[in-house]
Amino acid sequence: MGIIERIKEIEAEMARTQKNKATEYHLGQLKAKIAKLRTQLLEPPKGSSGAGEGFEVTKFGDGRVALIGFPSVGKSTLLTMLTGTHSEAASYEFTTLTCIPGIIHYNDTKIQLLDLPGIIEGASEGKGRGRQVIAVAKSSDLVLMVLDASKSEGHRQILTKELEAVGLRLNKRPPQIYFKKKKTGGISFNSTLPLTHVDEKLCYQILHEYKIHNAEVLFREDATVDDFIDVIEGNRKYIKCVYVYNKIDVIGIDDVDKLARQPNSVVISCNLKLNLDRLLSKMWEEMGLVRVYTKPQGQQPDFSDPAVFSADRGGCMVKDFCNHIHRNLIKDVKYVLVWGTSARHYPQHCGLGHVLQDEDVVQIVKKKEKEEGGRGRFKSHSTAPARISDREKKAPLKT
Ligand SMILES: Nc1nc2c(ncn2[C@@H]2O[C@H](COP(=O)(O)OP(=O)(O)OP(=O)(O)O)[C@@H](O)[C@H]2O)c(=O)[nH]1
Ligand SMILES: [K+]
Ligand SMILES: [Mg+2]
Repeated sequence: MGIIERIKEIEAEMARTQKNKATEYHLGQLKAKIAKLRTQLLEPPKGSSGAGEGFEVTKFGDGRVALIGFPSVGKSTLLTMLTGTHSEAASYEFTTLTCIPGIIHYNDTKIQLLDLPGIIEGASEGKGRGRQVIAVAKSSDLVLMVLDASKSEGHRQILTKELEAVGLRLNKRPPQIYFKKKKTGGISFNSTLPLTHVDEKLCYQILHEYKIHNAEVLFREDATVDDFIDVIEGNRKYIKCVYVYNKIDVIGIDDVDKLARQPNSVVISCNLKLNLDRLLSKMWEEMGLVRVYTKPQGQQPDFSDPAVFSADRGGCMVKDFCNHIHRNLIKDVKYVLVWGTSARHYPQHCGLGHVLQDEDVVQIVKKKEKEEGGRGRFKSHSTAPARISDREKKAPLKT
């Protein structure tokens, strides 16, 4: 029997089993079995590179966004509108068969937008180009789930299920469960709060299913069995998702209003060019990019050319910024001067561990190099970057 058939069989057994206290352990075990099989399913076939032909697109720019959706919801139309790169659009399904990259220029950053083939129910099991599409989604910083506003609300759930089946977790943070495999010592199980979804016995059974007999487990939140399995599997990808309802030109205003009020959702019409600005600003907000400008001594920074970091990929400390400029720079840095929202006063003298925020300006002071304006730290005020005063109005300094 193939892996997919075995998954189907276990799913059928789960559907047959009544949910109650007595069956809870058995159901938990079945969930773990399915998770293990799904992980097997994800392993690329022997001898293949994994990506698949037409899907090996090199990362470019400051972040990557993937367009995921059913066929003919308007993904390609949207890529063409936002990036100017033409991607074939037509009224028939599966017009797009490969991954088409474009670039969005926004707030002085470059964001790679990827158009992809439509995916269908069963994609996670390999139907259509589902696997390749999902692999690209996993490599992205943000998913734009494109939906047809005139079609059933159920599409959003079906797609979410497909993505979850392959280990993607949309708009969720990793469960607060500490888990560490050990060589000896058995299983130590603890929690910092009362647990209402799982108990020690259930967790033991799941660990047993994974043939784990020595481990330390600490629940720091009231997590579920599914959360625990996610932590054991360890290969889940937590990714942000914005739900984009396209084609609002063909539905009534009341329906548009309803969709627009859902969390993480933006309603648009490519045909009428409606609300595309809102989509871009939502995308920007969710990506959490941090732009940092270099201020050469005695000069204004180049505000069109920031160094860009991602808050989700670990944010930006002064040391990351220095490494970004030059790999060997860090050993020569005495301290840096920082203007912007992360600074308590202008300019603030900061060390390598200082965490920078979006639109901060940094001047590096090297060892054996005099700081601008002589020795007095406040003298450098006179050459504060021009845009800082504008920023202060927008985002007042923290005290
Ligand atoms: N009414 C309406 N139609 C639209 C809108 N945006 C796109 N379409 C139409 O929807 C159809 C499908 O558009 P595509 O851009 O090819 O859709 P896709 O999601 O890329 O489709 P596949 O590549 O086949 O998965 C085309 O006929 C478009 O003209 C819109 O805002 N309103
Ligand atoms: K199409
Ligand atoms: Mg397309």
